[in-house]
Amino acid sequence: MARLTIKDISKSFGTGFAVDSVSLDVEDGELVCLLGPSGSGKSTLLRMIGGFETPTAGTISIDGRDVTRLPPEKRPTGMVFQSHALWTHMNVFQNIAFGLKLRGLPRAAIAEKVEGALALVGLAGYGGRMTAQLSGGQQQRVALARSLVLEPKILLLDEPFASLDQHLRERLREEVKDIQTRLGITTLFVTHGQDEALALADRIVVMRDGRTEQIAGPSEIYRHPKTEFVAGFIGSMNFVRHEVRGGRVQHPDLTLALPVPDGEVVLAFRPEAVSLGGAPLAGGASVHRGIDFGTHRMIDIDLSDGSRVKAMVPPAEDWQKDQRVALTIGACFAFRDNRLIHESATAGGPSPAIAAPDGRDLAHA
Ligand SMILES: Nc1ncnc2c1ncn2[C@@H]1O[C@H](COP(=O)(O)OP(=O)(O)OP(=O)(O)O)[C@@H](O)[C@H]1O
Repeated sequence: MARLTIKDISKSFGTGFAVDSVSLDVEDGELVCLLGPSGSGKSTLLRMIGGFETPTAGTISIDGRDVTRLPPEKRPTGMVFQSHALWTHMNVFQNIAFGLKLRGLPRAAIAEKVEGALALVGLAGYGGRMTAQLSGGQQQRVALARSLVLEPKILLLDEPFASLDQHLRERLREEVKDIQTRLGITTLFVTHGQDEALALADRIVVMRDGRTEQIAGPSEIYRHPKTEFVAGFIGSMNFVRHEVRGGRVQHPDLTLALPVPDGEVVLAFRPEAVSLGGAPLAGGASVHRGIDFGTHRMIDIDLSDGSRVKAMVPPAEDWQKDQRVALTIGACFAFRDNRLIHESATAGGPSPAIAAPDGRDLAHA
């Protein structure tokens, strides 16, 4: 059992907070991804959990035991860094065995555990190789084995595959997920790749400027973003900024009932929430271009206010450049000052927004 509890943790390097009052509970066996842009505080948070940074405030507990002030070697955590930092003068076996030797394990037990760890990461038989003879992906596997062999309660991975090419990265993250599930090890994984987070995580912590924007499962984050930032950071999203008056958005191409106080809102809707219909009338929205992705087409549409939105349509729908279109929007979100103030029916529900190029509200016509 390994439960991680982080309470109001902060870290200042003197010039402002790298991590600002973050609280997080990670359940036993859970894989949590810390996701956010560069400089949002992901690595600093992970390093504080591993004991490589001292928090300015707050506490970190593992299974109820306060570890906030313990050095890394006294914590039940194992960390894998972006640069794997293997020892080049040692072979693979020696790299993985190093920590076990420090713990004073007998030779036979060390050999057994190292072989087990190598098999776990798919490198059985590689013990005698020097690390320089390995590919980048193999070196990261050795780094992972070196952490796992110490049987940490919590595995901390700081962008471990960032330096690898896309194909290898995808393969390794699947392997990590398999190993993590098999061992049932509580894991925190830092990434700035949304695909990586969506593919791996039981829950995602979206970070921005040292704070958490939203903590939720991948589909919840995708389907119900709580802030404009999260909406824009995960997946593809259209944003249209416009005034609301008397409970309606008075956009020339998007007429939409929106029961919120008057003022400017940011409307957000995903390309897959847009469907297109023909519009014989002049003016309004028109097709800029379409790209065929085989499984679907992505159509760029110019709205009459100069903004551009994307619609994902079936491959059979072939819209021509400059063709006039009417947009029907399914699930959509309204944000004000980054906060969600209204969420429409989800996909499959009634369409809240139906627009015609002349501004007629087809939903209420
Ligand atoms: N040792 C340090 N001294 C001073 N400032 C630091 C130090 N480490 C991190 N910072 C600052 O803290 C903030 C958060 O950095 P951190 O590395 O945690 O972000 P990150 O989200 O992991 O970014 P990246 O994805 O680029 O690794 C940044 O503004 C960074 O410049």
